[in-house]
Amino acid sequence: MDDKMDDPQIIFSMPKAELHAHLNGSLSQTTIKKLMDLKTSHQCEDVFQLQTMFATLSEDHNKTLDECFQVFKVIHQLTDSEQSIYIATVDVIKEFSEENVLYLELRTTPRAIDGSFETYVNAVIRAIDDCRKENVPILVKLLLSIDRSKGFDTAKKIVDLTISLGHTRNDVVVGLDVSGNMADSDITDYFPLLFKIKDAGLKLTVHTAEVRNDAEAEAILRLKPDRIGHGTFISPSLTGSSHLIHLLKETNIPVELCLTSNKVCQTVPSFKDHHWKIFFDHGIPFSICTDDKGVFSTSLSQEYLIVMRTFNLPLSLIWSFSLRSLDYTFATETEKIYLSKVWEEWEQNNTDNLQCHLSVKSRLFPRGLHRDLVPKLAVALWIPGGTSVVIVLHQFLKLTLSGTSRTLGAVEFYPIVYHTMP
Ligand SMILES: CNc1ncnc2c1ncn2[C@@H]1O[C@H](COP(=O)(O)O)[C@@H](O)[C@H]1O
Repeated sequence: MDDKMDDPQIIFSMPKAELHAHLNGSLSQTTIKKLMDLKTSHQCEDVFQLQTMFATLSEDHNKTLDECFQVFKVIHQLTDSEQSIYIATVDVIKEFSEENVLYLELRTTPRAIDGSFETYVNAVIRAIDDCRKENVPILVKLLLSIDRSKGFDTAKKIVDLTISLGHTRNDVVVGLDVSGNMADSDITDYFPLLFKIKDAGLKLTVHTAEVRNDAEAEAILRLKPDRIGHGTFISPSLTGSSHLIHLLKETNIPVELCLTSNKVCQTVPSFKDHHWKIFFDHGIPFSICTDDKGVFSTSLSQEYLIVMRTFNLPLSLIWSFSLRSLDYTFATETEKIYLSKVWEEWEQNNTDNLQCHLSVKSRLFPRGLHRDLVPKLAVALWIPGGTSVVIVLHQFLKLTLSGTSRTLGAVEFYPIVYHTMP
């Protein structure tokens, strides 16, 4: 591996899309401090324990998912006014932008402010609008979340609000997320509401199999949301059934993968055992995400670095993951085209860094190609030593081998540029 491959600075500078970030879980220590300064001690005693809780979370990885949910309850005491929600949103957007996240799908669970969910959501939207006016270089979309532990009536209000804003502010509000503690409820109770979202033409993503519950995971996959979050126990290596992984493959639903979150919450034993590897091997579409960058002391660049280092992948492959995640965003087609151009510009300016072992300028395989073609053809061209070349039937061959570009008719070569997996 050449040293450029492991350079955190390149991952930091690479354009990235964040598709799974909970607003209140993404608050940095700086923002927490700012929001604590807005409080007086009698307003919120628990808040003063926050710093200790964060320190324990980042130092000691033996936390359960339930303990993480306790942290959110404390953070929520800090974001309980229009002003604090606005500050929190602006800060989170700017922090993602500072690490070259150019597309952000933020999700948040509306809570009543002065008795109104609208007030909460309007503060978030105002912050998004103001960042746009300030030309912060990031496209931000919003998903409203329902917390499945809060019951059907609350969820219904949030769904109605999502549908309403999905009409009036469809430039920002693109859909719904189902999150919260899986242990707290039966997901199928919420299905009538999720169908309403689908019928309204809005996007839907659902936290799925973050803890093991095969029946629920199957029900969600059959519902066919536009994306799912985590999918941890769908993986056979984590005692999920092979039936579920085949169903996921069949549905082709992209999965939002959050490595640090899963490791800290102990739903995966280590990064090496993370289901990223299984999903990648099965050709399941995925996007690398942070989940709660504040609570888990991470960043999107850090998550890409973890994948790169844990699985010994070259930069060109990591870059292709970032590029492909654009396909799974809830942006409009026009926005996706615009974003792809920005990504490709970065690729052109970084060709040296993206050179693979064969010195072949590459993209993993063309977007739009049915990925089922790839494994069959890859086998045919396996090169001992850990690198393989994929041939796909396509318009033209555009192969740059050791600096020479050639067109060879109706065949296109795309090298898979990763080392043999251990
Ligand atoms: C660790 N994995 C997770 N699994 C499930 N739900 C999670 C989560 N991380 C965060 N949330 C959900 O997001 C809320 C915090 O952000 P918002 O107040 O909505 O902005 C949490 O209360 C929880 O409902």
